Amino acid sequence: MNRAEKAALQLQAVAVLRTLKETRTYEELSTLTGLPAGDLNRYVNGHVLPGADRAREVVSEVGRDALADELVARVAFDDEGYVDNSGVVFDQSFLDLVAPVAAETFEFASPDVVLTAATDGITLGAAMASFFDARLAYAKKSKETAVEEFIESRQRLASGIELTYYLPRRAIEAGDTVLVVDDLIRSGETQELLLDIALQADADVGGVFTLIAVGDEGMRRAREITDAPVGALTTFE
Ligand SMILES: O=P(O)(O)OC[C@H]1O[C@H](OP(=O)(O)OP(=O)(O)O)[C@H](O)[C@@H]1O
Repeated sequence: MNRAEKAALQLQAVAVLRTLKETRTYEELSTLTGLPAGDLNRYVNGHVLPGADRAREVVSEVGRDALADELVARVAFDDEGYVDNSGVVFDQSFLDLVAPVAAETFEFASPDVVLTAATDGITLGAAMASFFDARLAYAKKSKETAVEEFIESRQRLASGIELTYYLPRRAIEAGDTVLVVDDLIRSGETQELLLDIALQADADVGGVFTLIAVGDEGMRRAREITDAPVGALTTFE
């Protein structure tokens, strides 16, 4: 880890601690993290930065559990099992915290491009792309006007409806490493289409990440297509 990466990790840990502190006392934060309350106070107030090992622990362990809990609290299911996750995908600051936690938790290859599906994947995609200093690409269900060449991926869904995603061809170059992300994986149909787009572009898949997996069908489907790490921040049954 070079000095800039270390500094970035330390600042991410401080961002996680500040978010956790919003709803907790220092004593409670100390119990949650196992770190002395006095140290936490100095980190949160910006007087001292946590060391690299402590920072990594905060981001990957404490951060992961805390963000997963926060995610559960912000997601609502209706009577038919559909998910309202607007409390998450509309909150860019929250997603900016998720990105380093996801990167620390799963061994994704560092991407050139973060690929997602419009619409709800875009804010998470932007957070992940910003974290990795990568480009963002999002496939849409319609063709962008004035773009001449697209990669298309089409699939007949279990419901019988055909779904097609289009990505401007220039968004991914052959040989790029692509991290596929989305807010939600349920059936895995969307991920399958995104992974197909990455393959058509002759890109290497560096991982698949979702905030929420509903059941395991979609995650299993993604794992059948790629050997890269496939991870979810939270899984609902
Ligand atoms: O695993 P799957 O069964 O494919 O479901 C997951 C997809 O469903 C939602 O998108 P949706 O198609 O509702 O489009 P939206 O983002 O525009 O709401 C979600 O954002 C994922 O992209």
